[in-house]
Amino acid sequence: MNETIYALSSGAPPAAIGVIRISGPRAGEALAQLCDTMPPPRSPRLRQLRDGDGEMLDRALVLWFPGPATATGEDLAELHCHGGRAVVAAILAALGAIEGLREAEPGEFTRRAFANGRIDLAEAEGLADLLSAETELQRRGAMMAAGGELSRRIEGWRDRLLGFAAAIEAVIDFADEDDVASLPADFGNELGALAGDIHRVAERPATERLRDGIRVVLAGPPNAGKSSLFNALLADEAAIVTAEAGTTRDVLERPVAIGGIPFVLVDTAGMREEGAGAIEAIGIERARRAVQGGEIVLWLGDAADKPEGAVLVHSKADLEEPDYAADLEVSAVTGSGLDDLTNLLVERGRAALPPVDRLAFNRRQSGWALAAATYIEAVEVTGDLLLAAENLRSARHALDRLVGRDSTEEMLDALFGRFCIGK
Ligand SMILES: Nc1nc2c(ncn2[C@@H]2O[C@H](COP(=O)(O)OP(=O)(O)OP(=O)(O)O)[C@@H](O)[C@H]2O)c(=O)[nH]1
Ligand SMILES: [K+]
Ligand SMILES: [Mg+2]
Repeated sequence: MNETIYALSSGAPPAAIGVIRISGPRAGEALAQLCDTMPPPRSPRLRQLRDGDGEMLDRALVLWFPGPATATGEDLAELHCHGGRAVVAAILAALGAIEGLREAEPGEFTRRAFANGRIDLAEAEGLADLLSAETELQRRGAMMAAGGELSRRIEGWRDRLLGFAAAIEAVIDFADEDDVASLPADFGNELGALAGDIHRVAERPATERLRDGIRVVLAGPPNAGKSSLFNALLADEAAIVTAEAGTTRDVLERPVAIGGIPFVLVDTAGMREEGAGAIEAIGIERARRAVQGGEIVLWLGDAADKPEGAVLVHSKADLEEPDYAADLEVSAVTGSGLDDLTNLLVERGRAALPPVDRLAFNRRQSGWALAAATYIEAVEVTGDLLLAAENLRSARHALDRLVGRDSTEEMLDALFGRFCIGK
């Protein structure tokens, strides 16, 4: 990792300001070449930027952060230049012409921060989520991980584990010396408490749900008004609506935030046993699969055919009263009952998402946390202490994997590939 990298870290030009970052062993040299007189460390200075031929490129605010106490853990320079397309292009070209510098890959600055121990994996994952956050809930969820709160909690668990392991080792050592020693009376309870603390966080809904959205499937017989309701909820004419039964053939998906909760609305082909052509029959099969994959299913049809757990919705409520007890009555045409429907979606959606202002894991993290808890629960205080020590070691390794101590290259490639260039 001796290469020096550079990239535009701010948004796509044109913009008022462009921030170009340079990280690596030659960052200082590169900055000196561009601006002639180096600024003092960590103190912004206005400088003329010139390329190798002495051609003036821009006047920019420049910053110099000597490593290792920097965002990447390496020597780091920042150029806050004018954000015009040609200005940014000229400065990037000048940097590219300097020996030993190359353009950064997506996420490479952050990957170096991780490699140099400036952030751990949980923080890097939080950062990736924070940068891709589109809703307020996503932002708040990601903040806790990106800000290190999740890592600190895990570090606390790790410290407790180390304490337990030390107590067990001490008893084992004493036993070697034919001496009498035993574990503290409440040792078992404390172990159980730690396993419980880990379980509580691991069992909360995974943070990916904030990103992926809650799947709401609209299903029912042909012409029930599924596509009309789909459009009404989206406030968009996304699906084709006609009076002809069998209009919708394919599964149609649209993400939408309702009451700040991320949903994916899914419109499906009307289900009927007879009279469907070949194309419609395929659509019906897809509809059945969509219903199975739906976290919330809105059934616009007879109560008798309602899939288990689905919400019974009486549609076209402006036309006729239902002769059965529906959970909701709505009209896509007049808009009546839509508020009740969105309230129900928001309420159920919120329950299926990680709680706001509480720590939550992504699926990868939750897998390792549960593994750690399982090892802790396997410890038998009155049993073989060598075995107990081994279980505690395995639990600690699982927590280490959680924050990325010894993570695999593919895993890191996948994570840092989610970042944009310049981050
Ligand atoms: N009066 C009234 N008509 C409705 C309502 N919702 C849908 N319609 C009409 O019912 C017909 C069918 O509506 P769609 O939304 O296409 O029904 P669908 O369930 O998607 O139908 P398929 O895709 O063919 O299965 C259209 O003529 C709509 O205008 C409603 O709430 N009130
Ligand atoms: K229709
Ligand atoms: Mg339809």
